[in-house]
Amino acid sequence: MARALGPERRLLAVYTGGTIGMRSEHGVLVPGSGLAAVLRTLPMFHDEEHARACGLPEDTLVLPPASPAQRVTYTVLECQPLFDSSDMTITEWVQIAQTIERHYGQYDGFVVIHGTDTMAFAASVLSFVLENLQKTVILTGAQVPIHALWNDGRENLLGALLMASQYVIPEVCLFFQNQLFRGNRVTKVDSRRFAAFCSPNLPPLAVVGTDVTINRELVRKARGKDPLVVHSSMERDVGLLRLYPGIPAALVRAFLQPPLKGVVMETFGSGNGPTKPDLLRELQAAAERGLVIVNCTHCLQGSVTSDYAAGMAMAGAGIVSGFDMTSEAALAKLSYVLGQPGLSLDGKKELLARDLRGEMTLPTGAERRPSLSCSALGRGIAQLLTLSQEADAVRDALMPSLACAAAHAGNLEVLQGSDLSLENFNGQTPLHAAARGGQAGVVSMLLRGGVHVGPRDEDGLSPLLLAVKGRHRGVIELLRAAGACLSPRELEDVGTELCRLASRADLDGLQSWWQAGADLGCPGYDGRSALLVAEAAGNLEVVTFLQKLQGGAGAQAPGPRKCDLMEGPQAPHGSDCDVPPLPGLLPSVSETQPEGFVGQSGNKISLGTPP
Ligand SMILES: NC(=O)C[C@H](N)C(=O)O
Repeated sequence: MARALGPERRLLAVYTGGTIGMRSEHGVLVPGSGLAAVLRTLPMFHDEEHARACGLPEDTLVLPPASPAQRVTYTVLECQPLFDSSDMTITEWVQIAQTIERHYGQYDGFVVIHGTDTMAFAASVLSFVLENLQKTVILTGAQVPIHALWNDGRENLLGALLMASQYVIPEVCLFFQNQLFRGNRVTKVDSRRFAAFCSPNLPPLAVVGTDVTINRELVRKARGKDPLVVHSSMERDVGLLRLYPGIPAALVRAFLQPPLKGVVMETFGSGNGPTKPDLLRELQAAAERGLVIVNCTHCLQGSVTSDYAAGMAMAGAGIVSGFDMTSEAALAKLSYVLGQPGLSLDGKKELLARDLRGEMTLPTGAERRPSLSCSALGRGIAQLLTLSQEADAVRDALMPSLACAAAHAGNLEVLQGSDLSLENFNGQTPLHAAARGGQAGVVSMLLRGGVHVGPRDEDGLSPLLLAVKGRHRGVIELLRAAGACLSPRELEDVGTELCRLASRADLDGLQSWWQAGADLGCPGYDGRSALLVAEAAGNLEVVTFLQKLQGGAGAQAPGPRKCDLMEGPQAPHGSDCDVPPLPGLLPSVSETQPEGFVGQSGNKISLGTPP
């Protein structure tokens, strides 16, 4: 996961329908067109003055500034027809994925505006259809239409737009009520409350409050530079069967008939089901015919285990464990796996047993166990898959550290072609490493490449602070010119540090703090200023320097610059200052129109099978 790159972010919002844009007709809610026109009238969604001043195309909306140096523009593509999400199917979701694919190069992130009723299914399907995502895709919607006075649509949509524009979270996510969830982990749990979704077996990827808290260790890493793949061949003949006490074997038999190719079976507790022989016989017969059955618990929380004989009976009947997957995710995964061409039955079961998109938590050690293989070939495939998974994991784990090492050593060559915003194990980016190493050439290259100027590592430290500590004046200058500022946390004990430097006659150290924007008049822990300490110690050079500052430019640093230090959605680039970015960092607003656009109110794409 990395912070946003560059000062202008472009988003595509695909509006599919749902309550968020609904209107009341004859006393019931129906999908409503013209969402972009509604957003255009809401100042929180569109800055008309800026749009005019920049000559933005008619179909492009622009958010008010998130930070002075950054603008988020977005285009709303309206689907035709618009749906109550109860009518959405795999066909429409694949079309949404294909729309994202068509516009993938033109936008930095994607928001899918969708009805809430089947949003968990939609997010699950999209997570499997879209492979190798390098950009953020967020689904959102509302419980109450956006034009109602009291509604959740504005907050949800604005949150989704901001998250998609400010953070690279290369997954299909769902944003609702200030929480960003992994899309294939959610389920709708409330039809009325604004907190409509929960992610029972995985904490949110991010929570938005005064600050945005990203759960870094949960966010999946993009797999190198592999291109986006859209898997359109999803199997439609899959089903969902919820067991209940006393369910007749005849009913189960009727349900499992062709053309059904796969079924998610919701069982009791930790994956248990009735052990009646006639029922087990039906399941076993279906499994032997080649029907793939995945066992998911109907409990909201917890996993399928092998704790009970009643659960083992299911496994014995050839049923694959879905561990802690939601039924929505299991159904989507089944559709994806069965849609993959050329896989044997064992191959399909092997794939189902793997965690493909972060959709399930495997019990410790299970990743290494080719548990379902029934033949030597099956075992071989399982081992190969495990090996390639491990190689990917090793590569993913090492890449950020290697990029940081190269940046620290000033190795521009190695950095070419790497992802320059990767974070290593403690959240440091190549910009941190280059600043710490005093590599002005690398810092300049990274900034021109558009990396975020003020990323914070796990300890809240910025590249600017590391440059100050190393007294790398050239680097400090570059970072300041690009808008970097020290945060209040970084400046917390600066007075004491300044006094320490003054007592040691460390002029270089003092000048570095000054250049970085620190107030050299800040008192130390005992209330004395650096100037008093230097005078007492007889460090004349330091005294002259500090007196000059006091008398002339002031103890405050050169030209600083009002800092916007909020780390929240209003200013997700917490350290950006009210200064222009490096020349060349702010591209002019693009005039490119996505293919198929027909003007502002006519941004349409067709969804579903034409009537
Ligand atoms: N809140 C909603 O969006 C519910 C609506 N029926 C839908 O799913 O389209």
